[in-house]
Amino acid sequence: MTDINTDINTLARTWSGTHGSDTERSPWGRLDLRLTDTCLRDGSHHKRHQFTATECRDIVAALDASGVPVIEVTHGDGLGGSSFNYGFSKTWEQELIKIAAETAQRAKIAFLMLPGVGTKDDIRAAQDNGGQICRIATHCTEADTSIQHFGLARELGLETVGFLMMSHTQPPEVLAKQARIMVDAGCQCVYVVDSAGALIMEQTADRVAAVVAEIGSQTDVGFHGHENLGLGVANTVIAARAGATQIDGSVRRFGAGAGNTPLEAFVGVCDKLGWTTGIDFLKIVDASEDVIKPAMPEECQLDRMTLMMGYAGVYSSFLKHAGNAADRYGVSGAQILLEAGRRKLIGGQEDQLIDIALQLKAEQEKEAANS
Ligand SMILES: C[C@H](O)CC(=O)C(=O)O
Ligand SMILES: [Mn+2]
Repeated sequence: MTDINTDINTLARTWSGTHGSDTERSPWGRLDLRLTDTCLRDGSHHKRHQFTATECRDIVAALDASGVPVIEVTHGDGLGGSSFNYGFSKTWEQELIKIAAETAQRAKIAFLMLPGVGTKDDIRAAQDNGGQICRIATHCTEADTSIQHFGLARELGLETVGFLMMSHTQPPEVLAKQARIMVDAGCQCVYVVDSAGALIMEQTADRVAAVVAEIGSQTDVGFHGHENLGLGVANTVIAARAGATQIDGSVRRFGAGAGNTPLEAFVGVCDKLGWTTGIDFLKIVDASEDVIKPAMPEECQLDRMTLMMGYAGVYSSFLKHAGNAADRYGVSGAQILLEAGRRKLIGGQEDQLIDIALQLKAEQEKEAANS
């Protein structure tokens, strides 16, 4: 594991080797970061995919006016996610993308797609509706499933980003190889994605540094954090120090599980560190109170369920599904999540949460019968 203090020079050398000779961009001096707000995509999980057209328009206008350079808009599970399995959208995601693109004056609109959930036609439609950045997400050992989608996105002239989800489950060298597959397929920035909010500081740095060492001379590296162990901002700072130049967050943590790295807090931290984001801290804080808060069904909580997700390493988007199964079968949601972590479930295996709930219910009934 990287020792952050002793490895500073190595990281700094990697940085200057891959990002030119501008010493001002040293990770230990000034950094220039590109931030993406994902509350209109990751927040869709928390909102049970019920964004209205007005909420989308208001949120994009406020983020854009604050200087957020990239705004991600899609169903929580990406293009095509509106379904019985993942939950139906209130407003069709292509309409939300169109509204976002029409509203933003400066920000680029990004959209997410998971191979197998969305299709190539969904990517074409998202571009027709004004989406400019195509983000393809795969489980962190399945980058090969993204190859044809990166090919298409580049052919269409879209900017491309790759998401290696559940990055805590694999060691740095595996992630680096997977990142290489994405880059060879046409990906222009690979994100280390802490889908479960399970990475702890140095584990984040190790993973980002390994991906930077593998692909940093050709492309950017990004980091996407979740708050399930309360480490979103800390992990993101350390990811930036390890060479991540593209950073995700959601204003007010509006995202799956305990939410994402709070974008406004991270902007404030960057200001204090002398790092450039192009985002106005006072405006984004106002946007958080005046626009984002009213659109949230409730604040994202660091509670028994979400803590369990970080602790057991569970995909943050399982939160509502586990809660539903717990209510339906009268069992503990936290126990469902612990077992989901033990089974190492990944995105797409939401149905197994019901299986776990049924198993817990059977155990409960057996215990009651024996007592
Ligand atoms: C589809 C997931 O919600 C993508 C994501 O944001 C993550 O893995 O985290
Ligand atoms: Mn996420």
